[in-house]
Amino acid sequence: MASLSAAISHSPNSLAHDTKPRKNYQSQCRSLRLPRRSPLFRMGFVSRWGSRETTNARIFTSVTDVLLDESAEKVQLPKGDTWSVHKFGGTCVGSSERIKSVADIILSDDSERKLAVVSAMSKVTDMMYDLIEKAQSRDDSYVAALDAVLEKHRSTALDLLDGDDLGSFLSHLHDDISNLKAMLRAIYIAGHATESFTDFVVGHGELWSAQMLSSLVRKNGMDCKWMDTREVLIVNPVSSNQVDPDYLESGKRLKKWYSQNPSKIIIATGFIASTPQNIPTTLKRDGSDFSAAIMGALFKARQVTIWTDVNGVYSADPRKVSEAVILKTLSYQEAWEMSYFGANVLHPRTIIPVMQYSIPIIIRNIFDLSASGTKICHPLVSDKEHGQSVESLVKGFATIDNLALVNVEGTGMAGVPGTAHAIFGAVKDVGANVIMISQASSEHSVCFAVPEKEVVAVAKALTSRFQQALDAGRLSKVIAVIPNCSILAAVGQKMASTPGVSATLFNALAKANINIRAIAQGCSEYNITVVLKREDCIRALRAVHSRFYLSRTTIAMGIIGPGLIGSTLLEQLRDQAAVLKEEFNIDLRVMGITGSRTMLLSDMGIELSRWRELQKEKGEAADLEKFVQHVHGNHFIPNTVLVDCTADSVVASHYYDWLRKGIHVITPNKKANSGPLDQYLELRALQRQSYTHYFYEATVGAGLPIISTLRGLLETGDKISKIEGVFSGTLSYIFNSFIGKRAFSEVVAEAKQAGYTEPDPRDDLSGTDVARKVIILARESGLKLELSDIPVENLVPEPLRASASAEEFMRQLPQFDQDMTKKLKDAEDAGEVLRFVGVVDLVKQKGVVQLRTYKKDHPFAHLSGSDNIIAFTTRRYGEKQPLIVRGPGAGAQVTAGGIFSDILRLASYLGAPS
Ligand SMILES: NC(=O)C1=CN([C@@H]2O[C@H](COP(=O)(O)OP(=O)(O)OC[C@H]3O[C@@H](n4cnc5c(N)ncnc54)[C@H](O)[C@@H]3O)[C@@H](O)[C@H]2O)C=CC1
Ligand SMILES: N[C@@H](CC=O)C(=O)O
Ligand code: NA
Repeated sequence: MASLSAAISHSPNSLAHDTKPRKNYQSQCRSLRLPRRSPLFRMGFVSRWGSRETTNARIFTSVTDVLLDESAEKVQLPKGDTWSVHKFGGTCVGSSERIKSVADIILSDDSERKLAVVSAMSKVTDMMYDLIEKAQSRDDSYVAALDAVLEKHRSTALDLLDGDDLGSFLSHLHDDISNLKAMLRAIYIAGHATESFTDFVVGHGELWSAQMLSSLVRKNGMDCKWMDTREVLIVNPVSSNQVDPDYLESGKRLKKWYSQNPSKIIIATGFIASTPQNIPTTLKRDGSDFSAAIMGALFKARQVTIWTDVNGVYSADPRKVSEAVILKTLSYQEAWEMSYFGANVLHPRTIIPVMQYSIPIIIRNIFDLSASGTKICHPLVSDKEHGQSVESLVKGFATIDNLALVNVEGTGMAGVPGTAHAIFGAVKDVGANVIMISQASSEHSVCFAVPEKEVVAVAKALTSRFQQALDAGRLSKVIAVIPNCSILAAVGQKMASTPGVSATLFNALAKANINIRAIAQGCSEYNITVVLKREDCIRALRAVHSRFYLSRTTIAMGIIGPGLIGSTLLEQLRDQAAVLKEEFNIDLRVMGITGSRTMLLSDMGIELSRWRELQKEKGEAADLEKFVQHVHGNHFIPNTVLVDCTADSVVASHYYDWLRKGIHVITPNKKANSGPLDQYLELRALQRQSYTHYFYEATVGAGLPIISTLRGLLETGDKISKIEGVFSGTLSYIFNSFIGKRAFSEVVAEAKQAGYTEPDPRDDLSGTDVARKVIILARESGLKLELSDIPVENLVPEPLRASASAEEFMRQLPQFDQDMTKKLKDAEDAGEVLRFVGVVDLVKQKGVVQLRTYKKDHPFAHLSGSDNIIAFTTRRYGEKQPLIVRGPGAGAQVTAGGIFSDILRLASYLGAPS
């Protein structure tokens, strides 16, 4: 074989067939005192002394003559489907150990024929560029740097090879290095390296790794040849970072090469190629993948496997979405859409050569051979069948940051041909890249996204281009720039043409409270693009990803106040989580628990069976702001709910802000709804305007369906005249149990012990708790009342109202037992019972809370334990037959159950199946 570039690199193959260097070349070498075979003369460096074209042409013509002799035409390559092509990047051949694994992979592929494309060992390409850089800038250290390159390959070869193979490789390596030394010296003198010079120097990394690997495969007893792809792969440069393969010419050369090197295993150099004039060049960015794809196409291989360090193509950037999954298959179009958006897939260029012949590309992890990777191919027939779920039509999501939207708006645009031309002409003039365009059919505005760094120039160009239209008032809003934007794209073949996909996407964004600035969907049907504010981008990505990939209703929860109710809720969540996930697809994850002193945060969800232990081990100082930021902003789940299980009005004062941020709020805490009226009204108005939910069923009657019953009546048009009831579990228990056998204070202690009371039982005995419930129901029914508008009978003995603490109060209460015993006796004497009731009178528009007496046959007289009873008198449920809800209205289990059912209501609002 007589390839020039192979001769330069002194490969074992090429040496055997080397042509004699031409006389002219030898004499040039002598006159410059360079090694006889110095590639400098072949690379155009001599153009400084003569014409580069002529020198190159002279040298290369002889090679071409040999390559393209007649017989090449007659050679047939073995049948395509017998070939399996592999590509191993720099990290795959980064050390002798890794090169051994690569050899094992090649050997274990049971295809009849195999071609492996290899990159330079990791870091070598950079080392080679650095050599050039150093030599050009006359930095002497290039000599030491070249020694490091030599040493890296020498020691790797010593590890891998022995005998003649080792001797031969090392001798050629030393020759190459001395040639490179001479070239670099010349570059040093000239202070300049041409592009082809650079490409030639840099390409050595691939030559050496291909030679070592092929020797290693041979050492395993297999027939194997290495291929310098510069002899075969012919490309035409189209721009500084792009080349077009010449398939016809490359095919001819491949046949010729193969006729001279028939082998069942070929190790080919990636990245490097030649121009039609046989000048060494490279395939530029992602060159080795491209080499493998071109080789696959030239051989019409049965598949091309790209070995890398990830398990395949992810459904979204796993650094942003920790639950991103590896996609099993992607169509060619989907793969290039994903790669455009920065997903670590293949360069779109790589896909085209193999797509023409329907050759599948498989992306696999060299470090995890058990993972089957991602297969990129034409959509499988089964995928095309009907009945696919909307979810499966979206393959992945990608984002682009640092964009700005430009909006050109005005009346003078509609129906005026040439407006778009003028706009984008101006953009082109400043060399900006338009990433997405959207124009509504009214034609009054065009908006487009450009990289943020280009937007100032774009705006300036547009202003000057449209100055006249602006002055004349034909463009009204002129050029508005919206900075700090990002693009979120959903990719999936056919998704855009399937009803429901975009609705699902936009719904997920709406539910995560994300505002969309612009939308574009090409009729290619592979991609739906939305422009959002940059700060929303990751949350949006997670929202849509989880909508399509996670359970439809994955909810991140933050529990505030793990006291009696909060901790009982955590137990119930622990016991029910698996059933909810399995049967209802509801995935509830407690990402944080905070008390007033300590908080526990988790990135994936707290293990609820040992949250107390974890809190002791990993708890940190409570900080509500940090807590909320963590639960809402710091993870992959789009829906956030904060469950306030405190009785704290400070915590309640944050609801407005949380709802505004799109955080759902669920609470048994009555403080927000019974606090200042204006704040309540603002809170409810905000909640009604947004997709954010605020549920508080447990604030009245604990788990009993009081709020929901009232809502049902109101929303279906019933007219309520009165709501009357025993609203306090504590006071119900007290008056149901205080029947003369035990002292009043003893019964109060029992209620506290049973978990019915407020954290401070005086809130119950004072009637405040009932008043709060009355206010909540009154406001829910439309009355605009303040807590102070409700007259309340206070059962806390006057001297104890100012006691320092709840404990102090409980200690002193027995001193006042007599007062209550007297009230009880008076009632009994009259054949009545004592009941502490609340009333909302919607006719008189007022409320009242008091201790009343009821006849022993009244429904309120037949309560037991912590029963609440609430009677709704309405137009449909008249005075004599009110709608009655009755049952335990306090206690840990029923209250936590009420909160839990609000959480499930939220899940169903978010789309959980019923
Ligand atoms: N006990 C019951 O039967 C019912 C209670 N509720 C309501 O449930 C809520 C909780 O009641 P319990 O669990 O009985 O009270 P609790 O006193 O046992 O628990 C409240 C917890 O909140 C914590 N806390 C207080 N302020 C906090 C703050 N700023 N940040 C973080 N944590 C804070 C406390 O340290 C405590 O752990 C109250 O609002 C109560 O009105 C509602 C219906 C029934
Ligand atoms: N302390 C309250 C608890 C429920 O709101 C009561 O006793 O009803
Ligand atoms: Na309730």
